[in-house]
Amino acid sequence: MTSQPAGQTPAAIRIENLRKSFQAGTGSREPHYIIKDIDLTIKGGEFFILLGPSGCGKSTLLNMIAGFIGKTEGRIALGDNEIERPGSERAMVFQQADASLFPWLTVRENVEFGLRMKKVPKARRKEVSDRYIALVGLAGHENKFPKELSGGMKQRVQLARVLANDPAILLMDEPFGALDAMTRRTMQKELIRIWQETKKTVIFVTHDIQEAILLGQRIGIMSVGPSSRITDLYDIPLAYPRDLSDPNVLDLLSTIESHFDE
Ligand SMILES: Nc1ncnc2c1ncn2[C@@H]1O[C@H](COP(=O)(O)OP(=O)(O)OP(=O)(O)O)[C@@H](O)[C@H]1O
Repeated sequence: MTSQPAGQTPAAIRIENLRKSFQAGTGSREPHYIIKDIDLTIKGGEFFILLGPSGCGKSTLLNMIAGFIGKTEGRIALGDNEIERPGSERAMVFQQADASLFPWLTVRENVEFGLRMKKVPKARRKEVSDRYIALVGLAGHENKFPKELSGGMKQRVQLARVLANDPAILLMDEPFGALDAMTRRTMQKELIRIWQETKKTVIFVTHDIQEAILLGQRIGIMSVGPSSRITDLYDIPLAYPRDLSDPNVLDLLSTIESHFDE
């Protein structure tokens, strides 16, 4: 599978009867499912949020979509192709940028890393890295090393590096979870801007209800594990940028919060 031609909407991701157990299926006892019976279609170009309490299986589901780990039963497909391994059309953004950046490479070299692996010529690499470094607001910092950057700046480098490879689908696992509140808000706004500009599918994991409502077109709520499922889907038909003082946002916040009080 390759990324979709420029300008086209990515294919939908269809998840059917998905189950995941980390135990080997031995004996006659029912396996201990972390995730059980997830059915979900994420439209191409959608900004979809997976929201749920700690330990319910959000990262496990995202890792299966990434193809990093296998499923136990069921199907995950991108368009007509079943997902069975990682692919260049899907890219993961992790919570800890440190783990994904090369400390011995500059900002520009980190952003260009995937392009260099693909043997993209130097002039084209510079063009692409210039674009994404500017898009994430890091122009002027190209020659710095990760140790010279703040946590928020490192997270931007991670995002620019992923975007430079032009995946159709961004899988984001609590990417702003380690940032202070102000940086987090800035990054949320920039992510919406980038998503609107690039038309990628975004699947964004969080356990923060406010973040979910500020960012998502649709929110899938996962139940407490084990045997976690997606119990509710909320459409968020509000324009961007969203504001926590908007009465519509506050209404949704209390609806979704009450869901977790039950
Ligand atoms: N490799 C593994 N082997 C065994 N159990 C695992 C493995 N990976 C995850 N689990 C278990 O699966 C469950 C779901 O974990 P997961 O990390 O997917 O949850 P999460 O919703 O992303 O949590 P958090 O919000 O705290 O990151 C947890 O009980 C976890 O202990």
